[in-house]
Formats: sequence, C-alpha cells, structure tokens
Amino acid sequence: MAPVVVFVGPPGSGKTTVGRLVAERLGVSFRDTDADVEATAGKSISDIFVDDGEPHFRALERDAVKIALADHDGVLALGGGAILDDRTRADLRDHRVVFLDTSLSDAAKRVGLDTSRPLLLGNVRGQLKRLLEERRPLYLEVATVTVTTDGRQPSEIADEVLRAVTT
Ligand SMILES: Nc1ncnc2c1ncn2[C@@H]1O[C@H](COP(=O)(O)OP(=O)(O)OP(=O)(O)O)[C@@H](O)[C@H]1O
Ligand SMILES: O=C(O)C1=C[C@@H](O)[C@@H](O)[C@H](O)C1
Ligand SMILES: [Mg+2]
Repeated sequence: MAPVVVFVGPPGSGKTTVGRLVAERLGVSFRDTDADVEATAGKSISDIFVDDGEPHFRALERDAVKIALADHDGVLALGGGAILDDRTRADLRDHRVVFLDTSLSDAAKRVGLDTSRPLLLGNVRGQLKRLLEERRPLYLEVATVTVTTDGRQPSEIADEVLRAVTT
C-alpha cells in the first residue's frame, strides 16, 4: 500500500486544506502526520515543543511519516518540516509528492496570528522567511509535481493536483 499522493510545503501552503479536498474528490481517506504525532503523544504539537523540545517532536514525526507512507492508501499531508529529515526524503523517492509552492507573503497572510505553530511564534514573517530559504530546495528535491498556490483558491489548486495525479 502507498498513498495516492503526498503533500509537502511550508506552514500555510494549504497541505491540510487542499489535501482534504483532493481526498474528498478522489473518494479516499485523508491523513495528516501532524495529527498522527498528536495522537501518539496524547498532546498538541505546541505542548510537545514546550514539554519535550523540537528534537523529540522530529523523532515522533519521522516515525509517523514512515508508518503513514507504508500504511496509508489515501491522501497524506506531511508536517511542514518533515522533509528536513534525510531518511524521510529518501523514503519519499518512491512516492508521488506534490509541493504546494507558496510565497512568504501569502503564507504569512494565511497563518496570521494562529498560535498553534510553535516555530512561528513571536516573529511570523521572519521565521517563515528563514524556513522558506532553508527548505524550498528540499521541497523541490522531493517533489514530483510542484503547484503554485499564491492568490489561488484551495478548490482551484485541488483541481490542478487532481489533473496531475490522474493523468
Ligand atoms: N489557497 C489558499 N488561499 C487562501 N487561504 C488558504 C489557502 N490554503 C489554505 N488556506 C488557509 O490558510 C490556513 C493554513 O492552511 P493549512 O492549515 O491547510 O496549511 P498547512 O500547509 O496544512 O499548514 P501546517 O504546515 O501548519 O500544517 C488555513 O486557515 C486555510 O484555510
Ligand atoms: O514547519 C514546521 O516545522 C512545522 C509545521 C507544522 O506542520 C507542524 O509539524 C509543526 O508545527 C512544525
Ligand atoms: Mg497542516
């Protein structure tokens, strides 16, 4: 078993939103490794960062991604930083991976003042800028399809993803 499609991209790129839409339209289930990590830990991602630290979160995330890539046969969204892990990037080579490419200004607008993303706290634009610079090459490395999301509605983005994965 393998996911029909795996979504990667920075916070605010729409992995969860677009991923759910694509799953609905394909009539398959949707899974998000952020939710898997929270279920395993029994607490929110924010609480994992505060109580146990980012390295512990990344270890839980690595395990969650490995299990989901092997077990899930629907649509899968990865946490925004999952691709930082070398083994995860290697595991993604066998999969259809969609990168939701999003500029700093659109991503910042979307995440706004939401406090559920611990890495962005305090300085959303500054942190996002740093994340995008560090990670964009990694998203491109794992992607088999890149879809631009700036100024576009989730539904339109889902249509483009569906065209790419069903042709
Ligand atoms: N194309 C879009 N246009 C406008 N708003 C969007 C778009 N895609 C997502 N959003 C909104 O942006 C916010 C973040 O979207 P979402 O949670 O899907 O991002 P994500 O990539 O899953 O982020 P994270 O990495 O933090 O899980 C949500 O409020 C969502 O409704
Ligand atoms: O970009 C990141 O590193 C993160 C994104 C979210 O999906 C969560 O996985 C967590 O908040 C870390
Ligand atoms: Mg998400």
